[in-house]
Amino acid sequence: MDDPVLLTGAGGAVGAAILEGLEDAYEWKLMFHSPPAEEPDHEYLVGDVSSEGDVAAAMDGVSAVIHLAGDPRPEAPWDSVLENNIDGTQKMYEAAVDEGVEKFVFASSNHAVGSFETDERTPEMYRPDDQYRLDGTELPRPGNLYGVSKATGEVLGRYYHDQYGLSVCNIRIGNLTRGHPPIDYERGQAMWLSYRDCAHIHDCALQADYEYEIVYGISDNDRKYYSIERAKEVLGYDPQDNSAHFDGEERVAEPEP
Ligand SMILES: NC(=O)C1=CN([C@@H]2O[C@H](COP(=O)(O)OP(=O)(O)OC[C@H]3O[C@@H](n4cnc5c(N)ncnc54)[C@H](O)[C@@H]3O)[C@@H](O)[C@H]2O)C=CC1
Ligand SMILES: O=C1O[C@H](COP(=O)(O)O)[C@@H](O)[C@H](O)[C@H]1O
Repeated sequence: MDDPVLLTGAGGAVGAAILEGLEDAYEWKLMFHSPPAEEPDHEYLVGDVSSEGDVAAAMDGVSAVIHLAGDPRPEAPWDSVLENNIDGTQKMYEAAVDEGVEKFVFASSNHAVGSFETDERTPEMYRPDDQYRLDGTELPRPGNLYGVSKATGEVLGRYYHDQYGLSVCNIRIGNLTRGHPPIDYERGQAMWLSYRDCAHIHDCALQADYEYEIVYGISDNDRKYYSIERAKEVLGYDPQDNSAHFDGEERVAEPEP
């Protein structure tokens, strides 16, 4: 990929994981919401994804997009997800079409399908011996308005793929934490995404050929209720981490070679 890749939400946690892993792999164009504390080593701009002008400036000259910017709070109120997540994502897609962008990677979420975690299925579905799996072919079942906004982002991608031909990959990100999986949180351990696997799955989404995809972005955890088979098959995702290899903050086992 010769042209720059636009990374929105570059100042956030997922942005940090991607940049730490892929700093030198791409020519990045970074979009921040507020001026970064340190001068980045890459081209950047400050703007809001709900501003048409800011989004057009961000999109100028890029051929691929990783769109992370938005309100990430599961408890975010409607006004915020409507503006930052839904309207912002629609403006991003519209500008991507105008620019002739080929590939659009969207940060979707486990919360787009949170209502599959029913009282009958939990906590068993979070445990290693449970076989229940979501695989990305199921309809969204959000458990909050934030999840509704992520499901809407996926549907916007469907529309822009079908009508304008963009390649779209929706990554339903699990729970990204640095260094080790969440502690005393079975659900979080089941959907843990390590920093290096986060960078790797986004690299795969920039490199692979596909039409429209919904995949789960989690590490290869023994506990899991999201299948990573589609990500492996279509994107070539080969995760290195597993929350079962940790005892609290301590790594107690190495990945198999
Ligand atoms: N961290 C996680 O475990 C997960 C994250 N996600 C999604 O990944 C994306 C990134 O999440 P995080 O890095 O964790 O959040 P974060 O809050 O650390 O980063 C989000 C960034 O987006 C920026 N932003 C927010 N509204 C904006 C707007 N209107 N215009 C421009 N920039 C704006 C913020 O300033 C922030 O730097 C979000 O879309 C989130 O919903 C999804 C599932 C799990
Ligand atoms: O989509 C997201 O999911 C993660 C994990 O969800 P949680 O309910 O286990 O906290 C969350 O931490 C992140 O903020 C959110 O954007």
